[in-house]
Amino acid sequence: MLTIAGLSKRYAKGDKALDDVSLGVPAGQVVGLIGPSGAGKSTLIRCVNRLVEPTSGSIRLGDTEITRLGGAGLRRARRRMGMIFQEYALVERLTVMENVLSGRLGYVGFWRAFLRRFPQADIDRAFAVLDRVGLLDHVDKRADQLSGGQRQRVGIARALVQEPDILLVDEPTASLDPKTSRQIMRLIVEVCAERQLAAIVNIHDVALAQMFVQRIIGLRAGRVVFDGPPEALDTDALTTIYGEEDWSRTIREAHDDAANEAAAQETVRALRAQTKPPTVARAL
Ligand SMILES: Nc1ncnc2c1ncn2[C@@H]1O[C@H](COP(=O)(O)OP(=O)(O)OP(=O)(O)O)[C@@H](O)[C@H]1O
Repeated sequence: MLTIAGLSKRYAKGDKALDDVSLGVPAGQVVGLIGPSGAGKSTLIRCVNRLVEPTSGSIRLGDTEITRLGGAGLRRARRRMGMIFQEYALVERLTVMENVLSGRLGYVGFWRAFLRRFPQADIDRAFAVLDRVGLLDHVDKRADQLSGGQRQRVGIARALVQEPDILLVDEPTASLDPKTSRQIMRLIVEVCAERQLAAIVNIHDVALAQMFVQRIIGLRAGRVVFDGPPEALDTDALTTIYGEEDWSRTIREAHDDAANEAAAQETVRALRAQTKPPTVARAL
């Protein structure tokens, strides 16, 4: 469970990027974070793992107050947070297996990692997650020989091999075509349900978010202006988040797309049945 309370961030010379953000993400829930450019989505995700230092507020992961940690404590806490990036952040000349094993670096000592002597248990873990993301046939390929979708699967496997409590996902599909984007979102939602992982997914594509996530949080100018299930994200709510624009076409397109995506909808329905939807639906 991630609990954020009264989180604010003011960059040295900038405006407030986050303004009194409070939210909780229970285990197994995938939250889609949407909002216009500059709303503070990346800042929020980066505050959780302290890549960006919050100005004030509290971030708790389970019983651990993340904002108070330093040095070894922060490194230990970061093991529990899997990051997935838009540009995958793989080491291109290393193999799929080596990239995935880099997710265990927080657990093994420096020299062991340097000499690439990972414990057998880590190698077994890596095989298991590569099997889950459908890349067992590619373990020895170099990362630069993979397609975009395969690279993102490596990124997901690397995050999973950490055995995290939460996934922090920054624009996972921004570099992918629509079909691959849906496959990647489906995979993220499925693995979170299977492993009871909380996840925050920073996502530009509102239709894609509506199709897959159980809860959507809308940020505008650093404040939470919407927090509810995808069904509650109507034209008014979208206007509140993005400003005065005609969002009806966007919503209709999302529904048309969903109609063609029977498999995706089935997955989402099954996951919703497993996971209690958020009870609060508010368009502020
Ligand atoms: N390192 C920084 N120094 C100063 N200001 C920053 C820095 N990073 C972000 N900002 C500012 O903080 C605000 C929020 O930025 P952030 O990148 O979190 O938004 P975002 O919602 O992720 O935007 P986008 O969708 O365009 O990536 C913006 O006004 C931005 O200019």
